[in-house]
Amino acid sequence: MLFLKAKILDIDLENIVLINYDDLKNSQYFSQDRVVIEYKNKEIIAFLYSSKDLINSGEIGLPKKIADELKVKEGDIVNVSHADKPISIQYIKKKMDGNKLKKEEIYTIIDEIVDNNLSNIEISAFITALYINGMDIEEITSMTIRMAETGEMIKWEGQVYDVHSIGGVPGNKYALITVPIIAYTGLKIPKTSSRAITSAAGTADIVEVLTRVNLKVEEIKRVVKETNGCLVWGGALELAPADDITITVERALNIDPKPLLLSSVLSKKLAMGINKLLIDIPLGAKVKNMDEASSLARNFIELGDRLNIYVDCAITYGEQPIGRAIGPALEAKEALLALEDYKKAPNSLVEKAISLSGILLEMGGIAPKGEGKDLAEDILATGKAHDKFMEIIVAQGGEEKTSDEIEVGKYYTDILSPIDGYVTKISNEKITKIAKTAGAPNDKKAGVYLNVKVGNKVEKNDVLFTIYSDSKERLEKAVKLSRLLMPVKVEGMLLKRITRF
Ligand SMILES: O=P(O)(O)OC[C@H]1O[C@H](OP(=O)(O)O)[C@H](O)[C@@H]1O
Ligand SMILES: Nc1ccnc(=O)[nH]1
Repeated sequence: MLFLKAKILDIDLENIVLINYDDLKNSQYFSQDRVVIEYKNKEIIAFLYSSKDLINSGEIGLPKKIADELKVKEGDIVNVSHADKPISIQYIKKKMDGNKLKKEEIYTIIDEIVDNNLSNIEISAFITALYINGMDIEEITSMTIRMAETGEMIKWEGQVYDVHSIGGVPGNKYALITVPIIAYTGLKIPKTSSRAITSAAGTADIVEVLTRVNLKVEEIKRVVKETNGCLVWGGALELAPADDITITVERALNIDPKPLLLSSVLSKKLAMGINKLLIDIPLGAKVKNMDEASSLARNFIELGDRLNIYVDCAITYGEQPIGRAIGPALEAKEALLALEDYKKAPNSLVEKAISLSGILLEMGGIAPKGEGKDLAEDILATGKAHDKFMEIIVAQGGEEKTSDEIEVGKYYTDILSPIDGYVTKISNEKITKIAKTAGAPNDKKAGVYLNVKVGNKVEKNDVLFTIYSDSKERLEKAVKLSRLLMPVKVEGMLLKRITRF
């Protein structure tokens, strides 16, 4: 065991500690060993690294997050000892071999993820194993329950509703319109979202352009009490804490395996105490055909039944981006425009938002069957959804803003059509890649604005889309990439000529 003096480091790391290089060499430890850091009966597991200059002999560098969790102050003496190897590794291996995991084994994996006992390498192996070998509904149920139980669980009086998309389609900012429509009618809709997983902007990234999203449970309760709704980030520590940890690894791999997709969504809903949930499954993004979409919908409904959550699913059009804006600020701007004057906003966005709202209003008994969408449109058209959205934004700690006031990247480049013709395809994947290369979602002002949609007629040199970024360098990279990928396909009426020779 080592006894070392704490030096608190202002670095954004959660599971790494540093000791002096010579101290490490003269100890029984090796670089990257898993160690227990103990202070006054509190323990945390971290990985050991060394530094020659940053840390003096006898000291241990603790990132602020670790120091806060252990309640250690600069100069306090902490104990360092070897940590046992996580038990989960054998279960991860079992899943890699294609075997079914027992409930207790899944619980152990989730617990060790939440306790920061697994490195990203090990979590990545687990996610890859799920991607390749999947899980059956029993395994998914256990994983979902444990993901929820390891964080706070909220209870409400009466029924609460929610809507959640499996994501994958660029420009999917519908929730900023749907949530206030539902909240306006008096139904409670405490919406949790994740940040981007595979896309250039998750709902939490978009809402964060306008207000705080990392609310504590008590704040969520207050906001919902005042407004009937909220739009918060599920990763805000207390709710289903394994979710955001696994999402960070999924994002790096750019994959969202089905078992984790199901448990990521439903663990947040279970923790949030949702009774009735609408799942949006865009066709053409994470699911490629109707069979796959229907099978995923059945999985959601069955998992919901096992968790006592009533689930309905909507399979929606997702073959091209929703609306025209892709990237956090651009999407916030477009959603605001739809709330201010829906006739000026892209039809695909408005149509999606009011269709989903309509189903929820029917699920909640606010509208008779077949009349929900018209009621939703009316709430949007008369500005009631706009006012409700502003109430929510302000209650969460933001300020009222108009769409004109939302700033987007100061550098931009127009990408022009090389020929006269028609837009025959816009690739979701390619548009996302370009928006991410421009900096989204971390650079909130980065992204892509589509000037055209599939079916539009264009002339040579018309603007197809504009790429925005707050960095010149990233913009240049995104422009180069877009010339290579050609995400918007323009074709003339003559597609190909085939001759005899
Ligand atoms: O598109 P990608 O990044 O893969 O998936 C993540 C997005 O999908 C869900 O959408 P919503 O909260 O229903 O709007 C998540 O919360 C997140 O915003
Ligand atoms: N994997 C996920 C997809 C969409 N939303 C989520 O919260 N999680």
